[in-house]
Amino acid sequence: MKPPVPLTVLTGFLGAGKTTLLNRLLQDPALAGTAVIINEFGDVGLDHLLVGESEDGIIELSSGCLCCTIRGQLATTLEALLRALDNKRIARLDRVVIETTGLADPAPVLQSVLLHPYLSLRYRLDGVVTVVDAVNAMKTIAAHDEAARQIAVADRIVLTKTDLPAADPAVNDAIRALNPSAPILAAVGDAPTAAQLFDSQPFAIAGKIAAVEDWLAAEAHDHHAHDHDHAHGHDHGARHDVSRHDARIRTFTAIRTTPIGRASLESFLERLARNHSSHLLRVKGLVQTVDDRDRPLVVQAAQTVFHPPERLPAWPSEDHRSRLVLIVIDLPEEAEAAIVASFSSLPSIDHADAETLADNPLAIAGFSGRFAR
Ligand SMILES: Nc1nc2c(ncn2[C@@H]2O[C@H](COP(=O)(O)OP(=O)(O)OP(=O)(O)O)[C@@H](O)[C@H]2O)c(=O)[nH]1
Repeated sequence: MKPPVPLTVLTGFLGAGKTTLLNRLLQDPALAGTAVIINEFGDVGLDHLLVGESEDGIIELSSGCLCCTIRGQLATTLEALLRALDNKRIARLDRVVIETTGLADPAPVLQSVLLHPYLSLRYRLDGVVTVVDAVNAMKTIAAHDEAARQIAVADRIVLTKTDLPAADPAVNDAIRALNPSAPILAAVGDAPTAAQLFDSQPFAIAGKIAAVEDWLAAEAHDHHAHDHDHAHGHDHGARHDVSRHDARIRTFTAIRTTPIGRASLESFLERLARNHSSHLLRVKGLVQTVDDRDRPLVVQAAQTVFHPPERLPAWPSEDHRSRLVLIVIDLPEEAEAAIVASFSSLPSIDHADAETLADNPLAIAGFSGRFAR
C-alpha cells in the first residue's frame, strides 16, 4: 500500500482568516500536489472562488457544515481522491488540506477520518491548524463552544489581525488556557510558512487539555451509535440550515443583478453595521460596482470588524451577479428580509458622497469609507 497521505485540518471561527492564510500558503511551491477541500456554511459558497487564481485542486463541498449533515460527503471526497490517485487519473496527491466552516466543531471532522476503517489507513492526520482572530477571539470564545474547541484541539495556532488597533492583548492568555502547548505563530509580519504549519507531529491527544479526549470520545460514541445522522440535539433548520449549530444562527444570501454605485454600497454597509451590529457574525460578498463592472469588489466583515474591500482582477466565475452571504445570530426574519430587499434594489446611480460617509461618526470601524481602486 502507498504511504499515507498527510491530511491537515484548517479551522478557526468565522472570518478569522483561514482563506487568507491558505491563499498565501498555496503560493509556496512546497505545497504543489496539495488538494484543498473547502466547506462553507453559507448557502452560496464563495471561498472556492477566492482561493488562488485557478481552481485546480480545489474541491468545494456543498453548503452546510462539515461537522454536521455533509460529513458523509467528506469521506466520499477523500475516498474519491485516493481512487483517482490509484487509477492514475491524478499524478500526485502529496497532501490534503480541509478548510472547515468557521462554525465547525472539529471533533466530528477529525473522527470521520480517524475512525474510518479505510481512510485511517490511507491518510495520516498531520495536525490541526487553528486560526484565531485577535480582535474578536475573546468575545467569540465566550459565546461559541465551537471556537473554544477549535483552539483546544490545535497543533498549531495562527494569530491574525494583531495589526489592527482593536486587537486584544489578552488573547494570548485566553489561548493558553485552552491549549497549553501548541505553538502560536503571528500571521502579520513574518508570516508562518508551510514548513512551520504542516508536517508537525501526527495529531495526538497528549499535551492537550483533558476535555479534548472527552469530546473525541463522545463523538466516537455518536459515530457508532448513529452512524451520524444529525440525531443528537441538532436543529432541523426551519429556514436554511440543517445542522447541530445553535438554532439562533442562520445564514442567507442577498443577490443583486444590477451594478451598485460605490457610495450606495458604502451607505448600505454602514447601515448594516449600525442597525445590526450585535447580530452579525460574518458578511462576505462579491459585488459589481458601476465604476468597474469587470472587477468585483470583495466585501468582508467578521462580526463588527469591516475589512477594507478589495478588488479582484476579474470575475472568478461566469456568475457576475453581486452576492452577499450573511451569517447572523438572533436576527429577526423581518430584518433579514429587509436586508435582502435593500441590497437587491439599491439605486445604481453613484452619488459620490464617500467623503460625507468618511466623516460620519457612525462610520464602520476599520473601514475608511473609501474603496481601493
Ligand atoms: N488586518 C488584517 N486582516 C486580516 C488578517 N487576516 C485576515 N484578514 C482579513 O479578514 C477577512 C476575513 O478573512 P478570511 O480569510 O476570508 O476569513 P475565513 O476565516 O476564511 O472566513 P470564513 O471562511 O468565512 O469563516 C478578510 O477581509 C481578510 O483580508 C490579518 O492578519 N490582518
